[in-house]
Amino acid sequence: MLEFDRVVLERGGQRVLDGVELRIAPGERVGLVGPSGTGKSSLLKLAAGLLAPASGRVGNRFARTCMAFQEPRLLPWRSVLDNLCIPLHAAGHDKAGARRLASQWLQRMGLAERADAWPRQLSGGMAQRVALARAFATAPDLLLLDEPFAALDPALRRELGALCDAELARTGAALLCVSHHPRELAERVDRCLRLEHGRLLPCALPCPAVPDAEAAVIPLFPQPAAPRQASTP
Ligand SMILES: Nc1ncnc2c1ncn2[C@@H]1O[C@H](COP(=O)(O)OP(=O)(O)OP(=O)(O)O)[C@@H](O)[C@H]1O
Repeated sequence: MLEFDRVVLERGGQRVLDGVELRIAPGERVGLVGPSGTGKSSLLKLAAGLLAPASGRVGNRFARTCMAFQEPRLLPWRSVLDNLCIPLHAAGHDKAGARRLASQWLQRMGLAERADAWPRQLSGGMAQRVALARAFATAPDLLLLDEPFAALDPALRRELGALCDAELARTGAALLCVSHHPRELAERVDRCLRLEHGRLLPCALPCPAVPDAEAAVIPLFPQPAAPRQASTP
């Protein structure tokens, strides 16, 4: 279980989260939307233990929490294979076991031939695939996804999205996923939350039949209510 109790977070002198309440149970898949700069990434970093709240409590009783960021964040001085092996060593795998598992994941991502490459030799999409492989390889029971498909072309987005869904179905891991694509999110999560003015609110998932452009506009950037027209007889 992941629990936020009245969590307040301040960054750069601003109050970003203002009494956030959140519960995520094992196996639950939750989407997180909201305008740019409202604190979605910060909320994920709190869940991952990378930030600490100013007040309130973040309790994370999942055994293995993994986060994939908007950008790949690979170690530039280590090979692609080593970038996968390092967290596997930290998770208790021996050297041979870590290399075997890392190689299997690179194969699954279509990157087996890039195992000895340096991260700078990869395209942006390849680097993001390595970052996702790194997140999945440690078999997380809570996966935190911060728009990891944002920089990818649509075909690769779909391919990696499908791989992600298959892996979640296989492992039963819980998910907290930030996305600016509500329709894709609707296909991936059980429920959705919207971060606004420092608080989390339930948010309706868009109907899959709504075209992408409309679905993207409606839940993410709601317009203020139009002034009421005087009724005519
Ligand atoms: N390292 C930092 N130091 C100071 N302030 C920061 C830092 N990182 C983020 N902030 C501020 O915290 C607020 C929330 O940022 P955050 O990145 O969590 O928002 P977000 O909703 O994820 O945005 P986006 O959708 O654009 O990624 C913003 O006002 C941002 O300027």
